[in-house]
Amino acid sequence: MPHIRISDVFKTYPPQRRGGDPVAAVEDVSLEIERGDVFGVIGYSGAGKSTLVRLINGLEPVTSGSIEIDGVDVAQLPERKLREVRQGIGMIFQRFNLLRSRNIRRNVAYPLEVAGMPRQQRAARVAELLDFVGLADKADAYPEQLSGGQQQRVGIARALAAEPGILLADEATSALDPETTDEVLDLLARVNRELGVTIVVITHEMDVITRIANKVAIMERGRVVEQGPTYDVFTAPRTDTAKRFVRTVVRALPEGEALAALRAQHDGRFFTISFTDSGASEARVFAALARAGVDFNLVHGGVDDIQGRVYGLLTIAVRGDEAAVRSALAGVGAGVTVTEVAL
Ligand SMILES: Nc1ncnc2c1ncn2[C@@H]1O[C@H](COP(=O)(O)OP(=O)(O)OP(=O)(O)O)[C@@H](O)[C@H]1O
Repeated sequence: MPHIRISDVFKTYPPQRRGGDPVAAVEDVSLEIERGDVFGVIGYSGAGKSTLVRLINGLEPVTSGSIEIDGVDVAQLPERKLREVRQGIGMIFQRFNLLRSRNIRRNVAYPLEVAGMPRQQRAARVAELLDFVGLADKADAYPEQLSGGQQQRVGIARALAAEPGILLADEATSALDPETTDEVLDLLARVNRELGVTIVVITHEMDVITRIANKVAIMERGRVVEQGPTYDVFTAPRTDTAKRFVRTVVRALPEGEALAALRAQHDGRFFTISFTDSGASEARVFAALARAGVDFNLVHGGVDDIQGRVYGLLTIAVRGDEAAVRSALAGVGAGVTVTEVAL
């Protein structure tokens, strides 16, 4: 049974102005999130990601369809039961949402106070949580004395206080610089690995997805337009939106003026060679071309690491024909594709 099953979900808001159209924020979305997944949902602003989060944690009801957590349809639950389900879902936010007037220890303790945990037990749990996120020495500090990355780690400690099975991260690294983004993503990966928490990561940054999500769904105008294991979606994007996101992280072929500049520098026809980790590597591709006597220059590209797996995208200029390139690469391994770059 999936940990979270989203089936045929629609969410429509009433028209924003008199005589306007209703807003279809989420349309016909179905997703299965397994226990232990780090499931990424990526899309541009307005795609419906935050709405989906509010539906998953039961903050808003679906218009139609169902959301099941551990096989239980949350829409059918009475308020008291729904509150229990919500307690099993931790949440972190782009702006951290810490209480400024409370020190770090009391921020992390807050949900435990609300849940009525006795003081001593609470203190022990908070100490354990701060230790886990590496901020034991900041217990008495106030949020404004901490860096953004540290504040988000406090947010994570607070979200984990009630030992949730699910953590929803809504643009959790969008307000952070690259270095602190790393620190927060590393911590989320540990939360998943060491505590077995299922994580749903909402983002508009492909880099976040390739770093920690094992599966991804791409949303556009309320709909999921592509989904699957991150590596598969990444190495073989089908929709324009997916291709655009992939292009933000791989060293894909430049277009327009950059491409024209490369053509001016290099003779011959341009081919893009892509390969997955099923046997091929940059060295094997180059060796095969050289062995076959293909006269080539690498003009662009490189190899990317997606969750520890290799994906290569190389553009070469060749003096010779396409048949020679293809036959040279025929024996290199499965998953090698050769495409001529359109003029
Ligand atoms: N409470 C609401 N009432 C009316 N319309 C809403 C409401 N919440 C969201 N919408 C609309 O639903 C659509 C999806 O919004 P949503 O915030 O879910 O997208 P998003 O992908 O999270 O984008 P962002 O990252 O900008 O928040 C948008 O057109 C938005 O204007």
